[in-house]
Amino acid sequence: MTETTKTAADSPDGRPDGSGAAAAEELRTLLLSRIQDVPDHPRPGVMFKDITPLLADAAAFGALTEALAELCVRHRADKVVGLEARGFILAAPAAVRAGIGFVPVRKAGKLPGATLGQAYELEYGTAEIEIHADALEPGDRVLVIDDVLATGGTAEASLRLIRRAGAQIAGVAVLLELGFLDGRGRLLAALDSAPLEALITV
Ligand SMILES: O=P(O)(O)OC[C@H]1O[C@H](OP(=O)(O)OP(=O)(O)O)[C@H](O)[C@@H]1O
Ligand SMILES: Nc1ncnc2[nH]cnc12
Repeated sequence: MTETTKTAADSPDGRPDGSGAAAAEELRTLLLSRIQDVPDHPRPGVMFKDITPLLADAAAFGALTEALAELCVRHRADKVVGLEARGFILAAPAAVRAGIGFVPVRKAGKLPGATLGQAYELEYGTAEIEIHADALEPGDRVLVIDDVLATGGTAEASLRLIRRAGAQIAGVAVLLELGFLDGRGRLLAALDSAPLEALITV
């Protein structure tokens, strides 16, 4: 009789029992069920994806935090950058769970120290974001976490800031990617072969 031991490396989905795909689909279904469509917010024609029901559900929020923390580990991040404001809510607990530091990227004018700034366009307006100039160190591997990837403008601006701050991009992770806006396409060059992870794509 031959005894065998399966490790995560034996399975294409990273789990010894091959249950990863089913678990990912279960997570996706749970998360999607807690995101509410709000038509015409904040402008006519925009279908707003409201994550507040998800945040109010401890099991769903906990599962999301675990999934994002796993991505921190998988992509060997040593810092998490969260994007104001909804990105903060997802990124901060994931960083704590992964045992790494959290760095905020804020809307312009909010951070008290010396900053680097980047202007960008949103699905419904324009904005500028900033990071503390000394928040990251050369060699830091940074995972950017946000709730929604729409046009990709916010994430692209954050990647520019992180590189200007001297750090490396470990990847970008979002809860929800709006595929029809092709933020992924816009981000391609800025990612420079770093991964873009979306837990859900619609
Ligand atoms: O891919 P994009 O087209 O850039 O859009 C995505 C961004 O838009 C939303 O932020 P918003 O600026 O509305 O702010 P909030 O998180 O403060 O609500 C969302 O949280 C993302 O950060
Ligand atoms: N449609 C949308 N829903 C929620 N957040 C967004 N950020 C940009 N577009 C969005």
